[in-house]
Amino acid sequence: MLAVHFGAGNIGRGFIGEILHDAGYDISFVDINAEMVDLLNSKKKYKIVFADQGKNEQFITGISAINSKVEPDKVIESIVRADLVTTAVGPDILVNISDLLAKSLKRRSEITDKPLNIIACENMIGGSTFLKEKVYEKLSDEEKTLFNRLYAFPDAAVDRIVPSQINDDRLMVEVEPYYEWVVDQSAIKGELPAISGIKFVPELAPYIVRKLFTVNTGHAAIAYFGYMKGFARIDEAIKDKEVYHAVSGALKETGRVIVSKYDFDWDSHQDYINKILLRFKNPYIIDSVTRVGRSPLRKLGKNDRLLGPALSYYQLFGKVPENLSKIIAAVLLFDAEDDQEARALKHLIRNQGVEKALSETVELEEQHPIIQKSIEYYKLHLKEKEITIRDSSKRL
Ligand SMILES: NC(=O)C1=CN([C@@H]2O[C@H](COP(=O)(O)OP(=O)(O)OC[C@H]3O[C@@H](n4cnc5c(N)ncnc54)[C@H](O)[C@@H]3O)[C@@H](O)[C@H]2O)C=CC1
Ligand SMILES: O=P(O)(O)OC[C@H]1O[C@](O)(CO)[C@@H](O)[C@@H]1O
Repeated sequence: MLAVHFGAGNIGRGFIGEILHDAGYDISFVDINAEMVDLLNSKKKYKIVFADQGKNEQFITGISAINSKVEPDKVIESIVRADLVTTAVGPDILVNISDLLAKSLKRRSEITDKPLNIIACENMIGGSTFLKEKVYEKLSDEEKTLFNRLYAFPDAAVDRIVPSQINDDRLMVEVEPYYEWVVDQSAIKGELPAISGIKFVPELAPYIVRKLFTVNTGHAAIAYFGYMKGFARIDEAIKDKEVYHAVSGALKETGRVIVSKYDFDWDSHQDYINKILLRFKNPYIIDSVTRVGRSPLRKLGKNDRLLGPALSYYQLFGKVPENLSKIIAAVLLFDAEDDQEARALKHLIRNQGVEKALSETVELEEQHPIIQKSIEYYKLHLKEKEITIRDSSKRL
């Protein structure tokens, strides 16, 4: 069996690669990183190390890689033969792969009638559906009908923390042992893939919403609050009382939304939150606040991990969530130099003023109570930051 996987990065090698390998698939990675592609092709295997006391290792074999910039025809040829296509490239990159995917699927339909599932494994709600929309923009009506018969884009939720990798072995990936990969079974075409590491469910929404608004909200909260308070690493930031308080407060707010919308009870959801807080504290994972906070404009999206639950909270309970607003305010102070979106956000705030910048980014009017509350916290954060800087310069 062959799986074609777009994105040989942290999640691609450190999560999807492991699960597909264990299910007996050969994996053809597709990437634009020439160094990574060459290394995968020359070594033909890579190592996963599990970040816990045991530091167990596993080798992933049966792999090859294609540079889609250099050899797009090879990608097409692989997708023609594939039994499964997956992606872990990042939500903003899905659009970039849609053209080659559309060409590959068109070519495949000329050769075989075998159905194919394409699963986007990204931190977003409806990732595969979004990819399908981008692919379908390239099709005629006739091709759309054909694709509807042959291909499916089941949505998925993926959960495993794979931090920034600083290893001499460039292919090695250190990952947390925990994982959860949930796929919408109702959208699968053909036989259900025999992959024991995937949990197929009849309805994905509760899983992706619970995961995005707990794991990702919590992680983002530590990253932005931690960055604001001068921490470089997630494990250091979460030890700070104020950061922990804001994060656990935010997860109580998202928890109220999740429990009201879906069939989870409060106690079991609290257990889920506690397990996630323990995962964030894993001392064997060294992760930077800038990686977890990367792409702040995307993370301020209306359906994403901060505004998504904040808006639902406001709609459901008629109140502004204090902790989520504090975190949104902290995002506005995330000015990591290496992050293109952080630079764009800073530029926006400087040119338009913070209220307009936030309201335009999140597509809500400036008078919206969530905007007003977040700006209130932004001003408070700014004051506290000034005091910290003044105090630390006194110490120097
Ligand atoms: N790292 C983590 O802990 C988790 C990440 N995710 C999600 O997984 C996705 C990938 O994240 P990471 O693996 O951390 O990022 P990453 O940056 O390590 O990997 C992304 C890979 O995609 C490749 N890429 C970029 N453009 C491409 C293109 N046009 N065609 C093919 N490959 C291309 C990059 O070269 C890179 O190797 C994101 O959506 C992220 O939100 C989800 C859960 C956890
Ligand atoms: O990948 P994103 O959407 O930028 O989010 C950052 C991080 O969120 C997590 O999935 C979980 O909190 C990370 O490990 C991940 O890379």
